[in-house]
Amino acid sequence: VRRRRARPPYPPGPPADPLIGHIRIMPSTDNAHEVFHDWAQQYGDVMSLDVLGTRYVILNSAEAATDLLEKRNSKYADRPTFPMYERVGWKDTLVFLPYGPYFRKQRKMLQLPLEKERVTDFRHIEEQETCVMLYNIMSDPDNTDAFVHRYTTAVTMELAYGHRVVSNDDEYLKAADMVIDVLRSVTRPSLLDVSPIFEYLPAWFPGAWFVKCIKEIKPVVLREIQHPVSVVQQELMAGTAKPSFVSQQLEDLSRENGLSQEDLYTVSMVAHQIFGGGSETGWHTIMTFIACMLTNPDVQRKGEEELDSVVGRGRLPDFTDRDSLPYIDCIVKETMRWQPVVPLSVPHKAMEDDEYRGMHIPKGATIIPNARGITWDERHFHEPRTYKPERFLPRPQGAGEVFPQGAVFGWGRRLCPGRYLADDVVWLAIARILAVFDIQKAVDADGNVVEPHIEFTTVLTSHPKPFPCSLRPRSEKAAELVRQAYDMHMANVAV
Ligand code: HEM
Repeated sequence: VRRRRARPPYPPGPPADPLIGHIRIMPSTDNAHEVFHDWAQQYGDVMSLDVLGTRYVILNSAEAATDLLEKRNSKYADRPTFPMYERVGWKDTLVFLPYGPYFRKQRKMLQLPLEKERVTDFRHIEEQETCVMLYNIMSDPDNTDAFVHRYTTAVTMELAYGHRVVSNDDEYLKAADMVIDVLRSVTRPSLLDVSPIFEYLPAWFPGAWFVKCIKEIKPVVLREIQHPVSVVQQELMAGTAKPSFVSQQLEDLSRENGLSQEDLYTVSMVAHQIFGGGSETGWHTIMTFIACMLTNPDVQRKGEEELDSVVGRGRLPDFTDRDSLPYIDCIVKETMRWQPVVPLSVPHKAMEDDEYRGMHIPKGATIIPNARGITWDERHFHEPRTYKPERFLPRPQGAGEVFPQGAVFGWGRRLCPGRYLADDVVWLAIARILAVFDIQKAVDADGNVVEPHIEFTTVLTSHPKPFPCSLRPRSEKAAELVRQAYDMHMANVAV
């Protein structure tokens, strides 16, 4: 008699409560990566939790993440549902779309202009906007955080809609702030995670905070998605549209089959993802870099020395210098490794039952790659908690460690389509900030040095909490270069 083979066990995990599973010990987003990393020492690099009937599989090693999300990518290309994000208007944005034809349509539309060879077309935007960022920081260093945010937002807005940000009061910048506020306000557990039926609760019902939130926020989010595209449509009709992702798509679609409402909607969603995917991530990475320079002055000196010897002090570095600046490249990589901007990556979902290392991964399981755990894995990184760009230099100058691309940018069919653009945006900002500024500890009114404590706050993405810091031009020549570059940029805007 053939006996049915018993189903292998789920991946192990900490003890659970009856019925409710692990809900009481599920860590908060701020420290989940640390907790998962600790649990992995006990339960192994593939472990699982059960929260109200949903199985969460946590991947704590690059090997497990690559084996499942990369090598078996057709089984793990889906996303779990994100009830609140979907209800407030982001249902059809690429990052949250379930795997299927509509996902593939959006992905193709976005991926093409962001290919490695094509992102070089946007370098003039990054070169102009870094000049604005440097000038603004020089004029008002206390607002560095806001100016870095302006830089990454301005690049994505120009690329997506051809919109040039020309002031700190810019309408599109304000919209970007609003989107971040919405994201923060809705990123918390809600009854909608248990069942969609709770959407129909009255707003006064205890715990039903989300009902009012959805009603108020959704029209605002949808307006922010659709309005910039309507502007481009009007500009196209008037013949004043600047080259951009949206103008190109609208022209191509109109030429091919005539532009349908559905096309227009899709273009709006994809364009919104350029800003949604690119603005916050770049901003957080550059701010993390500044924090790291503050706490690692030796690295800062080494970076400056490389820039001075290769570029000199008579001009700003640009993309033509990149191949000759290996240490700056290592600083970019180490910043992304030391504090990956998306520390728990974006979850994937198992599309069918699977078996891995004798463990059962059920269809529908939410797969969480612990990106920060992976980039701090002692088996791959010597002293992983130490910020050490040399680790990526080839031997014998460095340790020849390999950049954890998966943990930083994702895996398989959901791998970040904006990674080449991100690399350009972040690299140029880092090279130019290092060339121009001395990043030093702040001094208080009594002349005492203020020791910085670098901490992060995480809402899907990680941003350093405000830290005291002093950014001053390295020399009068550096300040002059920034003023000249800025004046040239402003002259272009006026044309
Ligand atoms: C330092 C900058 C960036 C980092 C660290 C980053 C990281 C990530 C990560 C970890 C994912 C999830 C991948 C996965 O699920 O396996 C992702 C997805 C995504 N990123 Fe990025 N990203 C960055 C910049 C950008 C830029 C510049 C854009 C667009 C212009 C962008 C657009 C997207 C989109 C649309 C997705 C969703 C892809 C999908 O679900 O298929 N990202 N990114």
